[in-house]
This record gives sequence, structure tokens and C-alpha cells, in this order.
Amino acid sequence: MSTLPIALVGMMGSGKSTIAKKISYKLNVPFQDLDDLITSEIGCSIQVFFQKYGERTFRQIEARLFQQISKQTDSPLILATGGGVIIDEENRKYLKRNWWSVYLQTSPYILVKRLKKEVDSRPLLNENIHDTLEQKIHDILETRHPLYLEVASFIVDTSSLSVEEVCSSIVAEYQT
Ligand SMILES: Nc1ncnc2c1ncn2[C@@H]1O[C@H](COP(=O)(O)OP(=O)(O)O)[C@@H](O)[C@H]1O
Ligand SMILES: O=C(O)C1=C[C@@H](OP(=O)(O)O)[C@@H](O)[C@H](O)C1
Ligand SMILES: [Mg+2]
Repeated sequence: MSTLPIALVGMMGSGKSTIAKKISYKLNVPFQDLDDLITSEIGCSIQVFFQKYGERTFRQIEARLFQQISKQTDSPLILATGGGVIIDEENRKYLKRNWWSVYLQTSPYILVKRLKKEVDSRPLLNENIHDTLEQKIHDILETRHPLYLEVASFIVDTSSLSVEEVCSSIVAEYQT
């Protein structure tokens, strides 16, 4: 049984926010969503912030808030990270050292199906209007997949699992 707090990592649409909330309820452990913490600090949506200040500034805030929580992880917590948290090398160190990190691996085909209706809230999917959603997801996943693998203590392939099945699999492994 792990005693570390749980961090969910994976691509946009892999289910981090949805699954973290459910596991929090199942384990009776507090839950936080890194994107919600960022939104509270910036005072606008992530979409609007990207347009005004760009991704680089977003990543700086994301890293600061993530590392701040990571240093306070002495009590149980479930954290839904944002899909890009693993880009920063220092963030990856924290994910390996301070968290039981779960990679919600999801096939590009399923990501496209899940994200089709939610593109508006994900700025990286609104860029490069000449690329299809399939192409954008493929390109992002190609760079990030090795980084998710690098930090993962446990991997769940969510592509053919329901939300409930993903939660059960994580809880069972965490309690083993
Ligand atoms: N295992 C799953 N099966 C079907 N739909 C899912 C699953 N996990 C998440 N979803 C759906 O995919 C969408 C994105 O989920 P979300 O939790 O916001 O992902 P993330 O936080 O990783 O971007 C939501 O509409 C959610 O209901
Ligand atoms: O993958 C990314 O770079 C991002 C993922 C988003 O969170 P979700 O993974 O919860 O969609 C959010 O942090 C931001 O739009 C950037
Ligand atoms: Mg999310």
C-alpha cells in the first residue's frame, strides 16, 4: 500500500479531472485540480490567459503552484494535474519523488472522440488551424508519452474502460 499522495497525469481528455474527483470520494481523501488552482490565481479562464500572455507564462505559474503543493504533500491528497505539467523537468522530479503518479494512458482515437466537444476549453487544440484535431493530438502525444512514462508509478490504459473501471483499478493498486 502506498502512503504517498496521488497525482494523475496524462493527456487532455484522459480523464484526470473526472477520475480524481471520484477517487477522492471513494477514498474519502481531499481532491484538488491544478487547473482550478491556476484559474483562481489568474482570475480568468486558461483559454483567455493563453491568448493574452502565452503558454510560457502559463507554464511558469503551473510549475510554481505544482511545486508549492508538492512541498506540502504530508497529508493524503488526490491531485488532477494539467496535461502539460510533465514538460518541466523539475515538475517531473517532484512527480517521481513526492507523488504516487498514475498515467492515464489513452489512445489518440479515443482522445479525439472525447475532446471533440471540449476543444474550446483547451487552448493548445485551438492553435494551428491548418492541422486537424487528430494531427494535433498525435503530435502532442508523441512528445509527451515518454515523459508520462518517466514519472509513472502506475499506468492505466483508459481507452476501453469506463470511469468507474479506471477508478477501481487505481484504488485497488494503491491499496495493494
Ligand atoms: N474512461 C472514460 N470513459 C469515457 N469518457 C471519459 C472517461 N474519462 C473521461 N471521460 C470524459 O472525457 C472528457 C474529458 O475528461 P476530463 O476529466 O476533463 O479529462 P482531463 O482532465 O484529463 O483533461 C469528459 O467529458 C469526461 O467525462
Ligand atoms: O495539456 C496541456 O498542455 C493542457 C491541459 C489542460 O488541462 P487538462 O489536461 O486537464 O485538459 C490545461 O492545463 C491547459 O489547457 C494545458
Ligand atoms: Mg482536467
